[in-house]
Amino acid sequence: MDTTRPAAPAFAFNSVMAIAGVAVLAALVSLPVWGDDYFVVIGTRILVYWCLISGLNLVVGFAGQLAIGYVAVLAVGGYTASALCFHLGLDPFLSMAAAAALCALAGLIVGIPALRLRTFYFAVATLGAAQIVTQIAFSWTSVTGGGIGIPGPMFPGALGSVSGLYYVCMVAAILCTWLTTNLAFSRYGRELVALRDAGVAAASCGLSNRRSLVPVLIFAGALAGVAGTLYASVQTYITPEAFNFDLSLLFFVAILVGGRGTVLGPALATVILTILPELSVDLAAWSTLIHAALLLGITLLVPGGIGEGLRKLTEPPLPESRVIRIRPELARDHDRTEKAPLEASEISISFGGLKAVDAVSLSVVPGEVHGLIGPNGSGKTTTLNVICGFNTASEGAVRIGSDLLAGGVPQEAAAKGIARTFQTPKVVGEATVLQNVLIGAQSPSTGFVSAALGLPAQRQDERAMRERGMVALRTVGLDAFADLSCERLQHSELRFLEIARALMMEPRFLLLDEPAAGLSRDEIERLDELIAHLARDAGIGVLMVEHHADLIFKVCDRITVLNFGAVLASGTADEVRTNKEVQNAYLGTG
Ligand SMILES: Nc1ncnc2c1ncn2[C@@H]1O[C@H](COP(=O)(O)OP(=O)(O)OP(=O)(O)O)[C@@H](O)[C@H]1O
Repeated sequence: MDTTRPAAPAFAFNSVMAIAGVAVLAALVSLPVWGDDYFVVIGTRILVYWCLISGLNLVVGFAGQLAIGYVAVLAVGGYTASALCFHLGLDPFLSMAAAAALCALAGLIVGIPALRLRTFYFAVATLGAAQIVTQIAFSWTSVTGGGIGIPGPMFPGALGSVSGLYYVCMVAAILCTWLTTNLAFSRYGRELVALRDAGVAAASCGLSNRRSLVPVLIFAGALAGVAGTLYASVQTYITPEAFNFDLSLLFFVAILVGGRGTVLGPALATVILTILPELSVDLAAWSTLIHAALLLGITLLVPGGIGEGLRKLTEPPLPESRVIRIRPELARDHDRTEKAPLEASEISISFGGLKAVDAVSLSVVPGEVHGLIGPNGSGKTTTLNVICGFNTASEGAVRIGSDLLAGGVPQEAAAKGIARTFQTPKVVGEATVLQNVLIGAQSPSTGFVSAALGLPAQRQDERAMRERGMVALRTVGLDAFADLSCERLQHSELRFLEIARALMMEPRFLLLDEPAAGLSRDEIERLDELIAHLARDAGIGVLMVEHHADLIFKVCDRITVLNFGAVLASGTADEVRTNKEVQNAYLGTG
């Protein structure tokens, strides 16, 4: 790590934040002592809303899914717990557990369209869900009491008093915060943000919404069930009107104003948005307008919300030297005893009437560098896309040894050891350099529950991944940038970062799409050294699309030349360089 970096501003800021945090916590714990019932009720409402928002934050803030009608899940939780208490006389805590379980399912049902629908279509689907739940609440009178309503759960003894309920909600909110913070800072938080901001790169690392988002949808639903129970209890009596669109908007706006991908920002925004309408009766009547104005103001002033502003305050300064000093000897030689080549056989693909790739065959051997060159539009990137599952070949096959790749599934290619970089670097701008590299970490040994509970195995797993991430960064010479957000990196640094991310996958094959584009002469020399080492010493099979002829002829063991989608020539560097057709069609030396 860079030891020259002055850490004082971030430290001072963190100290101030820690002191402020303790002060706020002390004030909250003692609120029933120094505040009257009115304040305590507002405090209780903030805590209840936060129970829901903390979970929803993972879906909206981290995963970027516009779940605007999430009040639907709150209503399911509220009615479930109330009905169980009122009709069956069940204990409120047991009712809360049942509501959480049912809402986990409801959260999944409301959220599952996100796997197929994008942005506004998904938002409308969640609004539809809210409408359906409201209609059911009105119509299923025997259970919900219809428009007349139903009493909320009553907690026993002192817990049922105003201050007792406040403390119940506080314990629930602390638990929700702990669980969601654990998840936010685990691989799940990273993966959701990667899928949101760099979906293609995330897919190339083997990530999918199905694997990362589905457990989070279930989790957020369960927290909404807890919030629904407490909300019904605070309301003492619930009717369908209690679960109105304004409430849904508050949840959603709190996350946007708080800032995507943070926990503290939405927590502060929840407090502000709940308190603001309470400052006067006039303001209460204008609550929707206040939410809209706040959203507009924050979007214009700090587009990333409160959390973004806080993040920028703690960013370390840029290292003084930005020279990339690679240490290729650090690239670990993983167990690459498997020497089977990666082979594309007669692959073809057309876009409309254009045959972009026409019966192309090539073979990438572990320990060698294979160059793929040709004029613009000759089908190089498309060939790469077919090999790593982003495009499906209409004819032909891709194999590793005798293992046939299904095609069209980048996650499968990643699982089989194929990593790649992109013609235009694809990274998560607001995540740190190290976090970006960790997106490539494969097969974590710990699962969702372990991540949520922050179990020792999960923490150990995380530590080990970070250490590996730092080694990958040292390998490509970016370790001094580890804690900087990616958006502060230069283009050339992003190219090396993509290689570090690919190395995190411990790949058998590395597909590089124009890795030297935009690099200086010095940087190209380092890239050359790095690629040569990765192939010859670390045993990786490299397939490189490149236009820099010097680099190609220096580093490649074999070269395939494409023209109009078909193979024009193939052979060693010398064979290709002296091939008349290649000279005429591409090199311009004929
Ligand atoms: N998704 C797509 N839809 C339609 N046409 C496409 C698509 N992808 C690629 N093409 C077309 O296929 C042809 C080959 O494109 P490709 O990007 O593979 O070429 P390339 O050799 O990598 O070019 P360059 O060197 O400029 O990157 C081009 O004519 C391109 O316009």
